[in-house]
Formats: sequence, structure tokens, C-alpha cells
Amino acid sequence: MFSLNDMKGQMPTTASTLFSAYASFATCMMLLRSMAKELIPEPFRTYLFSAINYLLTSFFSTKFTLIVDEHSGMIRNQVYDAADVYLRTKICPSTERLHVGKTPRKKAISVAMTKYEEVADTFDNVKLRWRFSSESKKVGKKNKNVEKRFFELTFSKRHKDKVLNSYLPFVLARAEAIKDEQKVVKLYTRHLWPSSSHDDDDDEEEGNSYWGSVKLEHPSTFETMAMEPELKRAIVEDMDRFVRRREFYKKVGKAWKRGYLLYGPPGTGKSSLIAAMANYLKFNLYDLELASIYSDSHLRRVLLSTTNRSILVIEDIDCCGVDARNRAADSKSKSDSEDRATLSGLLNFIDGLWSSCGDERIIVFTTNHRDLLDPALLPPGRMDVHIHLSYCTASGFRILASNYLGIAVDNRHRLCGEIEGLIASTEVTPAEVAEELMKSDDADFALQGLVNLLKWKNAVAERKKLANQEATAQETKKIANQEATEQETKIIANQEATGQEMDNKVAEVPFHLPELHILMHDDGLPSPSLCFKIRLKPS
Ligand SMILES: Nc1ncnc2c1ncn2[C@@H]1O[C@H](COP(=O)(O)OP(=O)(O)OP(=O)(O)O)[C@@H](O)[C@H]1O
Repeated sequence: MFSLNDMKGQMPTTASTLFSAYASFATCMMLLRSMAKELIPEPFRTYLFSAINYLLTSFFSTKFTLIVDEHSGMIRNQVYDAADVYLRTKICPSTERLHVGKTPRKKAISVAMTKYEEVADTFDNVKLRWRFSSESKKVGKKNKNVEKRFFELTFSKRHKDKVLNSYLPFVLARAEAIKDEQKVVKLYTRHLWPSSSHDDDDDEEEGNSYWGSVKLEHPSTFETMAMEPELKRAIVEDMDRFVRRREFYKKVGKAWKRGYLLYGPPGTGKSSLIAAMANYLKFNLYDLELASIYSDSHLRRVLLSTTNRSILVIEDIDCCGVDARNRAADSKSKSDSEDRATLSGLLNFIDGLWSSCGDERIIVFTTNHRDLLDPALLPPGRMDVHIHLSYCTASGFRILASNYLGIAVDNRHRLCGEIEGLIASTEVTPAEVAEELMKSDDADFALQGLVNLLKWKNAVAERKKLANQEATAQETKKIANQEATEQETKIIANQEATGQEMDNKVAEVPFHLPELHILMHDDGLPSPSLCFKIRLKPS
């Protein structure tokens, strides 16, 4: 047992021993250091010291740090995105600096962590510390500065398994739930650097352009869509089946994606239906203009930088700059495919890489002319569902009348019957009907305007039909006349040819033949059958 008195006696001795031990250790280290400096070449020495440093710190440290990069290769890192969403809810009053922002279309002010800012969290009695950081590095031939953003997650070494197996999955799930709660659907489009709109922290970088996002504020829903109720129901059921079939897709070894081809005349609601789908599923929209993509590899990079649970939209596929008809030419002309994105590049991507590296993806193509598309686009597996959006029907009108004028189906306006009758025989798009209904809040006035429009359209269509009929009749007459003229010309040509032939058939009649008779008609003309030349040959 120790007593304080014992210690009192020993203290100076222990302190001096410790001091002399430290002094000799320090001298040794200095000696070793100067020897190393003399004997070991510089690059090797730096490597050696950093290795020793690493061994000492990892041996004595009780902390463990995970680095969560923004990108995993070329794809966005889901853990990073989840942490970004999750940590916004964890920012505490002690935080000293924050990024705040608001764009005109955003309702609320958004906050985000600034560089080197830290956020503390606790999970199942494990204390964790998140730190946001970034470093810039130069890439490409032009040495462009690219900002590499990442989170550092630090915690006690002994909780490594718990953090990896329980905490991070919890963060991922929580972020999904937060996103669903916030119900913000975003519309992403390609922006060129530099862009003033690059203030949204969800923007994603990609080469000389990036996906810039705004909140999708398209009010279209399945309730507001003027479509046949059966068609609506079929689309909603198809999407519901798709999103709940994660396990099914895994089981059958198919990529979890679905393709929709929307086709129909302009103004029939193709874009509105896409917005309704995004609002229903709460999926972000990526609006891709293929004409802005300069090669297949660029297309691949752009598509890889889209996220899961999203809808990729390519509108007017028949006239968007890709060769939608001539697939064979794609492979033949390499220089072509280097200059711009090709249809085959897009299809290969849908079938291959993009399918296998993304989950819950929907791709929507729209076209006004389905017949102009390469048949390769159409088989199931590529475009699973073809949706025809056509002219307004009576049931479509009822939905629009309810949306725009508040006319309930069971409390019909006196003009509704007439309108429905006219609509059945008129090619009028929902867009045209909607525009007419928007002209006034007064139902009488707006519906009368629609009646007038439908009557006018009918009259124009009737006139066009008559003009067409007339044109067809004239064309038929012209063709008949042409045929008759051709026939006549042919007959004359034939007759001439026959005359020529006869010309050549010289009848050599002996001059002395007394039996030669020339048949005469009543009119005194010789019979045409005898109209050949008679050359009299002296016998
Ligand atoms: N089926 C519909 N239901 C409700 N509103 C519609 C419908 N179709 C068109 N509209 C209205 O008309 C406007 C234009 O329609 P939209 O852009 O969706 O048509 P589109 O078929 O995509 O046309 P385009 O081929 O020219 O892109 C919409 O903003 C919407 O107000």
C-alpha cells in the first residue's frame, strides 16, 4: 500500500527519472532524424514518415471516420444524397454557419451545411459527428476546377459495424421518408456552365453542362386530365404495379424500369400527362433534349447522372435531332455517331447500362407521329406501354368544364348537351377546349364561345371536305382526261404505225390484171380496207 509520505519521498526521483528518460528519447529521435536525413533519399523519407505517422495514429486513436463522397464513380452516391437531406433536419442551434437560399419559385427558405461545418447526431446511444467538406481538383485537358464534395462521419471505432449495418440504412430510409413528406417534385433540365441558376444545391455537374433543377409546379393531376376514365385507371394501375414490384423485377432478373410512349396530335395532353405521372408518383422529372447531346458517350454520362425514382422525358422523339428512322446508318457512319447522339446509342443505353445501374426508372417518349418512328423503338421491353392521346371526347369535356367552370356532372348547363353532340363529330383538342373555357368566369359566355368554336370548326371541316371532294373529282376528271388523251395519242400512233407498215407493204399488182376491183361505198369513197397504195408495175 502507498502512503502520501512514501510518495513525497519518491516524487523528485520519479520526475528526474522521467525527465532524463524523455531527454535521452528526444536525443535518440533527433539523432535518428538527422541520420535519416543524411542516409535516406527525400521521397522515400516522406513516405516512411507518413507510414509511421499513420501507424501511430491508427494504433492510438479510438475514432473511426467514414468518407461519403458525392459521386460513386460516375454515378451519384445515394448515401451522400441521403445524408444531405437528413442532415438538414439535424442542424442544431449551436451551428455557427449555414447556407441559406430561396429561388423565386420556392416557397420556403432552404438551409444547408457550409464547408467544415459540423453536425452532431446520436443513434442507439452511439455519438456521431458529421462534417461537410470539399476539395477542388483539376480535371481534363483545360485543367478545369472541379469541386469534390464529401461528408466525413466520425464515431467511436467499436461502433463501426453498428454504423455501417444499422445507422447508414436508417439515414437512407429517413431521407426517403423526408423527401416523401416534403413532396417536392423537381424538374431537371440541362444548363450550360456558367449559369446564374446554379444556386440550387440539388444541381448536378456533368461535363460542360449540368442538370439544373426547379420545383415542378405543374398543376396537372390525373383528376384534372381530360381523358377517358378507363384509360386513366389503366395508367394509374400500371404505375402502381410497377412501383410495388421491386422484388418481382429482381426475381425475374429484369431491370426495374418501364417505358411509356405517348402519341397523338399537338395539344392532346402528352406533356400534361407526364406532369400528372410525376405528381402522382412523386418522381423527379428529367427533361432531356437529345439535340443538345453531342455524342453517345456524352448521352451515357448525362443519363448516368440522373437519380433513381425519376422519369426521363424525351419529347418529340421523331424530330429531336436523333436519326429516328435509320438505325442501320448509325453503325455504318462512325463519324456521325461521334457528332451527335444516335437512336441506337439511346436504345442501347436504355437496354443495357442505364437499366442495370438504376432502380425505379421510368422513361417517357412523346411523338405526334408514331408512324415516323423506327420500329426498333416500339417492341415491349423498350416501350412497354403505348398511350394514344386523341381529340377531346364528351367525357373529356365534362372534366374540363368541371375544372375550369366548376360545372358539376350532375348539375349540367343547358349548353352541355349541344356541346357534347358537337364534340363527338369535331376534331378539337383538349387544349383548344381549355383555352375557350378559360376566356370567362361566366359559364354562359364561355360555353357559348365553345359552341361557336365547335360550329366554326365543323363548318371549316365541312368546307374542307367539300373542297377535298371537289379536288378529288377534278383530279379524277383530270386523270380520266389524261387517260383519254393518252388513249387517243396511242390510237393515232398505232394508226400511224399501221399506216407506216402499210406504206412499207407495197402491193405489187401486175398492171395487166383486169380483175382488180375497187370497192366503193355509197358515199363514193373507197373502202378503208383498200386504202393501200397501188403501184402499177408495167408487166
Ligand atoms: N387531356 C388534357 N387534359 C387536360 N388539359 C389538357 C389536356 N390536353 C391539353 N390540355 C391543356 O392544354 C395545354 C397544352 O397541352 P399539352 O402541352 O399537354 O399538350 P401536348 O400534347 O403535350 O402538346 P405538344 O405535342 O404540342 O407538346 C395544357 O397546359 C393543358 O392546359
